[in-house]
This record gives sequence, C-alpha cells and structure tokens, in this order.
Amino acid sequence: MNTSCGMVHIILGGTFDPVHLGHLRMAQEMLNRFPEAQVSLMPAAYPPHRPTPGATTEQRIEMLNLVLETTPHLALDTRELEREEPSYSVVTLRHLRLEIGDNPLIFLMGTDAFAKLDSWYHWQELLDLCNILVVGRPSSELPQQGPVAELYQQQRVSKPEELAHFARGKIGFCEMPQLDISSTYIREQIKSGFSPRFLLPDVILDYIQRHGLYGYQAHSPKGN
Ligand SMILES: Nc1ncnc2c1ncn2[C@@H]1O[C@H](COP(=O)(O)OP(=O)(O)OP(=O)(O)O)[C@@H](O)[C@H]1O
Ligand SMILES: O=C(O)c1ccc[n+]([C@@H]2O[C@H](COP(=O)([O-])O)[C@@H](O)[C@H]2O)c1
Repeated sequence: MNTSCGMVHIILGGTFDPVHLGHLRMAQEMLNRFPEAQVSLMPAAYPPHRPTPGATTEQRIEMLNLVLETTPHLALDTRELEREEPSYSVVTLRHLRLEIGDNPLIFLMGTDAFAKLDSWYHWQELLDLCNILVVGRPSSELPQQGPVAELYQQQRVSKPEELAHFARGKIGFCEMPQLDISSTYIREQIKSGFSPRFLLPDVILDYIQRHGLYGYQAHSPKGN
C-alpha cells in the first residue's frame, strides 16, 4: 500500500548478546537515511532458532540501556520481553501494526538473517505487516535462488529511502561500510582470554568485565 508519509518506524530486532558496533552502525545508518524516523533496538526475550543467550535478559537490557544513554536518538523497544514465549517476529509485528496503524514500518536485518527468512514462523505473513530492509553483512549475500530470492525480486524497491512511502510489503537493500563483527566472535574472544576491545563500545566491555560475562577472567593476561 502506498501511503502518505506518516511517522516511519524502524526496528532492529536482535539477541544483542552483546550489542556491538555492527548493530550500532546499522542503527546510525538508519538515522542518517531516515532522519524523521523512530529507530528502535528490540531485544528478543527468547530468540527463536538459537541457543539460550550467554547473558541474562536483564543483562542484555542493561547493556542496551548503557548504549542508549549516549545515543539519545535511538529508542529501546522491550515489548518482546513481556511475552513468555519464543519471540516470533510475526507476532510482535502484528502487535506493532495495531499500534501504528498505516504508518510505514521497516524491520531491519542483515543478509545472514534475510537468507534464512523462510525458516521463520509464518514467514509469508511478514510482508503483510512490515517492509524489510536488508543490510549487507560480510560472509553472507542476498539469496540468489529459492523462495526468499523470489520474494525479493517481486517486492524490491530500488532505493532504501523508498520504503518510507510504503506501510508494508516492500523489501529494500542497503549498502553500508561492512563491519565483520558478530556477538559470537566477541564471546569467543572473551572466552579465549583475548580482548574484544574496539569491536563494541567501551562501556559494554566494562560491563562484561564487571559482571564476568561470557567466561571473562579478571586476571587473564591477554584480557583488557
Ligand atoms: N556486523 C553486522 N552487519 C550487518 N548486520 C548485522 C551485523 N551484526 C548483526 N547484524 C544483524 O543484526 C540483527 C541482530 O543480530 P544479533 O543480535 O543476532 O547479532 P549477531 O552478531 O548476529 O549475533 P550472534 O553472533 O550471537 O549470532 C540480525 O538481523 C543480524 O543480521
Ligand atoms: O520469527 C521467527 O521465527 C524468527 C526467527 C529467527 C530470528 N527472528 C528475529 O530476528 C531478529 C534477529 O535474530 P537473531 O537470532 O539473529 O538475534 C530477532 O528479532 C529475532 O526475534 C525471528
């Protein structure tokens, strides 16, 4: 549906275990490209398709709040924490859609997540509820064949900014300087006694150290 331009809502859903500069740069790209939009980070309480996070839900939220203290234009959407069930995006988006009416809604994800979209719960309903904006991520590409590739070909817009003119139903692709950073790599570095410094905000590294997360050893000679 082509709408008049109401408030654009952009959501980056994730596990944020922990939040890192890849996530934050994605969010900043959105603030740059859609200056009038509300951009929110939305932590999953019980992320589908993956093991239980290494940090508790409370710790993941505390880390996100630390970031938001210095990034006032970003918001935190905690609605998935209120449901005692897997954080299926389609369920969340149904709730969000009821709240925002026909305003444009954009769900942001990396190419790795988009490539597996057809494994998501009721995935074919997603575009009835939102637009999807895919961001290039190292080591993964837009799918070239299969149902997700077909959907992309049918529903794609030529420029990400066009998504602000649709309430739902469209898919954009956005290039940004690719950052080969993942929470997995950060957790692995910490577990091995190496410092993940400069892959995530210092305030998050401090938090991880104070709480001994991800196997952090206070006296590790290589940790920092
Ligand atoms: N460096 C990055 N570049 C682009 N997209 C990213 C990047 N890091 C995360 N994303 C995207 O952000 C969303 C949330 O990611 P998530 O919180 O799972 O982080 P992750 O680094 O992929 O974590 P993990 O390594 O634990 O799987 C996903 O859509 C993912 O594709
Ligand atoms: O709805 C699903 O089936 C589904 C399956 C995998 C991931 N997601 C959502 O995609 C976002 C990124 O997930 P993750 O596991 O990469 O952090 C997060 O908001 C998840 O809830 C959703």
